Amino acid sequence: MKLFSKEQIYEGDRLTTERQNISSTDLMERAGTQIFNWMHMRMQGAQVPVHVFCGIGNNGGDGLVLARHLTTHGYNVITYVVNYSETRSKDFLINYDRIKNVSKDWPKMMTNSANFPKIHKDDIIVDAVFGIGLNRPPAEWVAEIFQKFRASSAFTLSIDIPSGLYTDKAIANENAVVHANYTLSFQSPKLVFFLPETAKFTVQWEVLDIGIDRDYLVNTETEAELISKFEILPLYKPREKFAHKGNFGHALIIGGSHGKIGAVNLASRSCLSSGAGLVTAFVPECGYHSLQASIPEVMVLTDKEERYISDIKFNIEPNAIGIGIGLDTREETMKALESFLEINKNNLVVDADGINIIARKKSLLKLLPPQTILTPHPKELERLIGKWSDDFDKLDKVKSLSSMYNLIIVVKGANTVIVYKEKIYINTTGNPGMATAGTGDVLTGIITGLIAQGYEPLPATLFAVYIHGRSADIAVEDYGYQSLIASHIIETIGEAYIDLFKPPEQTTEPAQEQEEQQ
Ligand SMILES: NC(=O)C1=CN([C@@H]2O[C@H](COP(=O)(O)OP(=O)(O)OC[C@H]3O[C@@H](n4cnc5c(N)ncnc54)[C@H](O)[C@@H]3O)[C@@H](O)[C@H]2O)[C@H](O)CC1
Ligand SMILES: [K+]
Repeated sequence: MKLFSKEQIYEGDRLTTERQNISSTDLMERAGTQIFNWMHMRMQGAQVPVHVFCGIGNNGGDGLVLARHLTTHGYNVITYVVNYSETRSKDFLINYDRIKNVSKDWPKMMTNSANFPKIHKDDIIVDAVFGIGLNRPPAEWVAEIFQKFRASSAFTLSIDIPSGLYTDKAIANENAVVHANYTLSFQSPKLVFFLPETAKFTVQWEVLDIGIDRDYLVNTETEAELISKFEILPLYKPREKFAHKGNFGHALIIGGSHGKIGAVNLASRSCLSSGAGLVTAFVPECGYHSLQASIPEVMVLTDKEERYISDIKFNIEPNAIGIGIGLDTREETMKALESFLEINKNNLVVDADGINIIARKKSLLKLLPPQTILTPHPKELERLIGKWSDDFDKLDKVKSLSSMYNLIIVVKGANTVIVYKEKIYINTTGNPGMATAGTGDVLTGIITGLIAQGYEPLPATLFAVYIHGRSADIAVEDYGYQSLIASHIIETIGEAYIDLFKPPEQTTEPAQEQEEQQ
C-alpha cells in the first residue's frame, strides 16, 4: 500500500474535484459521511454522548460533517470548535452554516482550556482538531485540551491523523499530541503511524476510501510503501515440477566464534527452510561437530583456527553469502573480513558483527558489492550512521548511506523498515515475541536463501522480512510472546509460505454502510 505524502494528498484532492467535477465541499461531505458510516454501523443508534472537537481547517470541516449526520440520525452529540485561529477554511465555514440548520445547539466555541466540558470515561471523543495541515506546534491551551482528552479516559477517535502529529517531521512535545484509540485515515495511512516515536499515538488505524481519482492513486509513485501480503505475493517464484536442487542455488553462511556457533546454526537452518538448494556453513573449527550433528542437511567448512575466524577461504561457488552472525570483532577476524571483501564478487547479506566491523572501519563500505544487504538492529545502526535526533533524521541518514554505497538497509524494529536509496518499505508482519536472541540470525538466513535461489536482492529482502514476521505471527499463536524463541520461527517458515496463498479473511461490510456511501 502506498503511503502518500501530504503534498500528494492535497494534489489528489485537487485532481479528484477537477476530474469528477465536484467541489471540495462535496469531497469533504464524502469524507465526513464515511466517518459517520463507520460510527453508525458500530453504534447502531446508541445514546452514548459523542463529543466532536473541530478545528477551523478542513479536518475541523470533516468533524462538522460528521456531527451533522450524527445529529440528524438522533445521536447524542455535542460539537465544539477549538478556535485556534480566525483563518477558517472555506469548507469549514460552509459546514459551520450547515450544522446550524440541523440543530439549535450550535457548536460550543473554545478559546481556552478552562471551559473544557465534563467528559465521562464511557463517552466518545472525536478528534477533528488538526489534520495533515498542522505546520507548527499547537498553542499551549490547545495542547492542554489534548491532555484533557487523555485524562478523561474516553475512547478517542481521530479523524485522518491524531491531532498534533505532523506528516513529515518529528513532534517537539509529546503532550501536544492526541493519544487516539483509533484513527480513521483518508485514502492512505500516514507514515508517522509506523515510526517508533509516533506509532504510539494511535492504537489502531483504518483507511477510509473517499473516492480519490483512481488513475492518480495508481500512477503516483510514493516515497514510502507498506508491505503486506498483497505486495509480497507477486514476488513469489513458483517451482516447476522438474526442478532439482541445483535450480535453487547454493548459499554460504559465514560466521560463528567460540560460544556463538548457535547463530550459524539458526541462519543455516532458516536458509534451508527458505528454499535454498544447498547450504554450506563456514565456521571456526570448534563449530564443526555441533553443526554436523544438529543439521545433517548443511555442509560445513572450517577455518584453521579453533575459536574464531581468521581466514575466509572456500572451494565452493555460492550464489549468495550471509556473513557476520556470531562472528566476533577481534583483530584477526576484522582482517579476515577485509581480505574476504577485497576479493568477493558474490551477493552479500551482512549482519551483526559483520556490521560492527564495517562500522569500525568505514573504508570497508566501498568494498561491498552493489545491493549488499545490511540488517542492523538499533545499536548496530547507531554504530554505522551515528546518533540521530529523531525518526526522520534517522531515515535521512539511512537513505544517504544507502544511496552513497548502493546498499539495501534493513532497519530492524517493531515495524521493520527497508531502505533502498530514496525509497522506504515498511513491513507489517511480526510481533513483540520476536524481541529475543537469534531472530536476526534467522532473518539473515532467509534473505541469503532467497537470493541463492534466484530472487533479486531487493525483492529477496522484502519477501524475507515479510515471511520472517509472518512465521513469528504464526508461531506466537502456539507459544505466546514470552516463550517464542528463534527456532520456533524457523519451524513455521513453511506455514508462512503456505499462508501466502490463503485468501484474505472476509471482512463483511454491512449493507447499510454500503448504502450510505452512495
Ligand atoms: N483526501 C483527503 O484526505 C481529504 C482530507 N480532508 C481533510 O482535510 C484535512 C487537511 O485540512 P487542512 O485545512 O489543510 O489542514 P488542517 O485541518 O489540519 O488545518 C490546519 C489549519 O490551521 C493552520 N495551522 C497549522 N498548524 C497550526 C497551529 N499550530 N496553530 C494554528 N493554526 C495552525 C494551517 O494553516 C491550516 O490551515 C485532512 O487532514 C482531512 O481531514 C478533506 O476534508 C477532504 C479530502
Ligand atoms: K485529527
